[in-house]
Amino acid sequence: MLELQGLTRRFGAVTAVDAVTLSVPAGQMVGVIGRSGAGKSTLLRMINRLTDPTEGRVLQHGRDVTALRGAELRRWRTDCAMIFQQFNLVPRLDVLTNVLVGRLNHLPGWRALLRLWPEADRAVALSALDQFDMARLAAQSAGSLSGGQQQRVAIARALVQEPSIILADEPVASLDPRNARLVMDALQDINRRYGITVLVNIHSLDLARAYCGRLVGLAAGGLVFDGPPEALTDAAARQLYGLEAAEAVGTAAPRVPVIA
Ligand SMILES: Nc1ncnc2c1ncn2[C@@H]1O[C@H](COP(=O)(O)OP(=O)(O)OP(=O)(O)O)[C@@H](O)[C@H]1O
Repeated sequence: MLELQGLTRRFGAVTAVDAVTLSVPAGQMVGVIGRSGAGKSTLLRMINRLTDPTEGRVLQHGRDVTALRGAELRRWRTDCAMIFQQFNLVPRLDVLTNVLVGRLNHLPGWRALLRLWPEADRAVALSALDQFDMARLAAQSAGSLSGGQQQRVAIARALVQEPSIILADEPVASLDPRNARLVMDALQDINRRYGITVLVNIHSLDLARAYCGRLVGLAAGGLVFDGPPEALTDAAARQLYGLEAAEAVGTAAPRVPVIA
């Protein structure tokens, strides 16, 4: 169980996340929705500790992860893998090596330093790629792949970390609708197959409704909706999205279309 207790983050006068309290049982797939600037990224980054909260705590199975430092913090970051809108791969490296980066924390220091990957790790990485029908691209440079393919490599990299939670921050915002669905399929697949908890920030309400059993809505940093997709009426969605409603509601179109 992941618990957020009164989680708050201020940037100067701006309260990006405002006293959010939330419990997420292991194995849920949760869509975090809300207009641009609502605080979705800051919320996810606080869970992973890329951003520290101003107030409040994050607990995983009752353990306060807000206070972790050093090796324990690194272990926590391995346990809750992050996926970003811009994939964060190393474009000049081949796909397999990019996935193997996800195994770094499982390697003894000297092997990690020399990037001496054991055969077993290579097999794990290849099998993760194969799961998303990407094994044939293992030797290609990551930068030569389409956006949708790169995001699935990033998901494979997250998977080989063996996390219990995946935090995906707008993973499909740069993708065309077909690739957006492939990436959401991949997230759903690892959620169902391995019981990995997935929290995904997602602008498109259509995709959030289609893939997430639970939606959490933020507005001005505060939690304003928490329930199954059926409970989110169109009127409530319009209220949540304000002026962006036409873009977010009733269309799965991405904000920045990219030709894959
Ligand atoms: N590092 C920062 N410094 C100052 N202000 C920040 C910082 N990060 C976020 N903010 C502010 O906090 C608020 C919430 O931002 P956040 O990126 O979390 O929202 P979001 O819902 O993820 O938006 P988007 O969908 O556009 O990414 C915004 O007003 C933003 O300008």
